[in-house]
Amino acid sequence: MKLVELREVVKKYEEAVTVNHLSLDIEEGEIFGLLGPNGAGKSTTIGMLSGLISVTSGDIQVGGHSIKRRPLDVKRQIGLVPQDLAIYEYLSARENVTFFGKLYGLRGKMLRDRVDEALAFVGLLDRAKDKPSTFSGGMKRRLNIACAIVHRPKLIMMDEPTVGIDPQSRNHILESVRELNRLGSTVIYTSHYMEEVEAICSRVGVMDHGKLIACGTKEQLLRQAGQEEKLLLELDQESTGAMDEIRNHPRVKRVTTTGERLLEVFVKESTTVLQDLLFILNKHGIALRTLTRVEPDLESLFLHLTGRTLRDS
Ligand SMILES: Nc1ncnc2c1ncn2[C@@H]1O[C@H](COP(=O)(O)OP(=O)(O)OP(=O)(O)O)[C@@H](O)[C@H]1O
Repeated sequence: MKLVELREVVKKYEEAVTVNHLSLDIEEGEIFGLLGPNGAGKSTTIGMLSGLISVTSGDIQVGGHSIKRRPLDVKRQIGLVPQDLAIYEYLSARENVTFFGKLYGLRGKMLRDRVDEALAFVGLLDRAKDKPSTFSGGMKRRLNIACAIVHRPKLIMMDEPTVGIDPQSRNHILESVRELNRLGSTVIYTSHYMEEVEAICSRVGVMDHGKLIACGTKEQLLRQAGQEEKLLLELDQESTGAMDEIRNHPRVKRVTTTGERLLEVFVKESTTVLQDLLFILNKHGIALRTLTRVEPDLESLFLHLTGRTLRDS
């Protein structure tokens, strides 16, 4: 069953189009990853989905309710973990989560139970009395998550929740996303770390310049990338002659150099090309120091679609 429907959603700031005719369905029970470089429009999309940013045109429905006509019915179903921390430094961890629980109408024993449940879920029950000012960045993020899930929302949206935190908290957050999903929540997770999205998401939408440029399971997306594999070649010396010959090989799609003697060769089927590459190098008197074959991933898909990498775009 569809939980989220975006239809031709546009967000404009003055004349700048930040989200450009975005249409997307998200099924109940999915962990949906929104992947894209900085400025792609991910946060704006999350902001519109949570009712914090107005939609210029088009519509968004969550659980059958339109964000334009029934904003409160939409907001009730949503838990948002924003990119910037939304916690109060002068309140204890428990008081923070209690505050958000009350906002969602929880009271009395139900409120107390849910607050403990949320704090236990993020591994902060033993620090419930402490103020966030004594927490690490990762612990603050986890508290932010507790605040977002205290009312057991159907849809949890996390906007780059692992940026700038320690690996232990990062793993804890990724595991908690899986666990929330197992417990029945649908999750939308934005990131520009493709490894995270690959690891936890059942489906991925790739955004660039406000547009959804690809959408599907990881396998479907990689098929779109044309199964491009990458061979990393470390040579014992430079040679433009050999480079030109490699570039002109019919199965070589492109070659980039990442160092004086380091080549990245993008090929269609590495097994059939490898012999030829070795032959070319041999002919030019060049020895191969190391060879690594890199399986296609979402990074290569993004490069394939935009000609840029996720991080430097
Ligand atoms: N309030 C605003 N006024 C004008 N332009 C804005 C506003 N908010 C965002 N933008 C612009 O919209 C574009 C998309 O921003 P958005 O934050 O949605 O991208 P993002 O994919 O989430 O990137 P990041 O990973 O950096 O958060 C950017 O070019 C940004 O400068």
